[in-house]
Amino acid sequence: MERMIAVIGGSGVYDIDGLEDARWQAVDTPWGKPSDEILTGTLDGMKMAFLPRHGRGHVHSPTSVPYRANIDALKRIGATDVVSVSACGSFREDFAPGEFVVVDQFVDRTIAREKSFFGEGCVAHVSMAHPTCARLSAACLQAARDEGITVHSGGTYLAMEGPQFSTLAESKLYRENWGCDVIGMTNMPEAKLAREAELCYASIAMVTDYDCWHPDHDAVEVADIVKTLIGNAEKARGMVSRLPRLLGAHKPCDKGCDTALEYALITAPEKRDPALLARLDAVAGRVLGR
Ligand SMILES: CSC[C@H]1O[C@H](OP(=O)(O)O)[C@H](O)[C@@H]1O
Ligand SMILES: Nc1ncnc2[nH]cnc12
Repeated sequence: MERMIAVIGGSGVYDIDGLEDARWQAVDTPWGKPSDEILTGTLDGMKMAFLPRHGRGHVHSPTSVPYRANIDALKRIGATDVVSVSACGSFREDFAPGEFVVVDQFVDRTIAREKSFFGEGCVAHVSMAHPTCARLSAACLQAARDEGITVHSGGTYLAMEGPQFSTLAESKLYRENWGCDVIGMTNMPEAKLAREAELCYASIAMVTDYDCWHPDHDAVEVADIVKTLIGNAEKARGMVSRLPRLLGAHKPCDKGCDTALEYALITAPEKRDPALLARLDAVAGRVLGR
């Protein structure tokens, strides 16, 4: 099966460069419109796609990002590997602004988002024990290192609802009591939906600030974040450009991401809602025989 890397660009990352035959294309989904058109093309012989999470011009808030439409649209156009690049705050002195973290765990504190493609009429339970793809994450780590970026292997990302930044009490709780490493507002439910859609998912968190727990940085300011974001975005583009050669266009995933739904559907076939099944054509077509 030919693979396609899809990059979801977070705050400050609204395009990627170097694609051959690049074009922005509109993709409609049963879950509504994605955040923006999707940029497609090829890089070093590998199919690539890029979707700006907040839309070009940053129009969607973390709560209003159409997460289901984004993941469905990427699956629909043939993506197999989703690389999320996101801005984040750091809970660790040794994860400094300008550095990257290849996230491998999440704590989901979001409360106002649609978190599943499934529900009444077709219930499914996928495993989120290991929410990222170890193969794709390893390639991202290597790509970042090759690019000369200071990058940390592994970390727990606290996904908060936002859009306001944390209170000091929250920041200390997540850091001191829950052992989280970074904080952002968007990787959940994105990672859950990617798993339901049987896509490999890796998350690169680009540190922009120390949140508010740090004695020398007592409040998060967007103006400071934006300064760091510009440098981070350039580094992220360099990292992404190395991925096709590291991953290969035809090497399958050996971590089971592409069979996540194999034993997940629990609703009896005769009780399934045909309208929901129709909406699941791209996401769960493999197991629903569509
Ligand atoms: C601009 S600071 C807050 C904003 O940035 C992050 O977005 P993304 O994860 O898409 O890079 C964070 O989650 C907030 O949405
Ligand atoms: N401190 C922070 N909290 C939540 N999201 C962020 N994105 C960038 N910095 C952040």
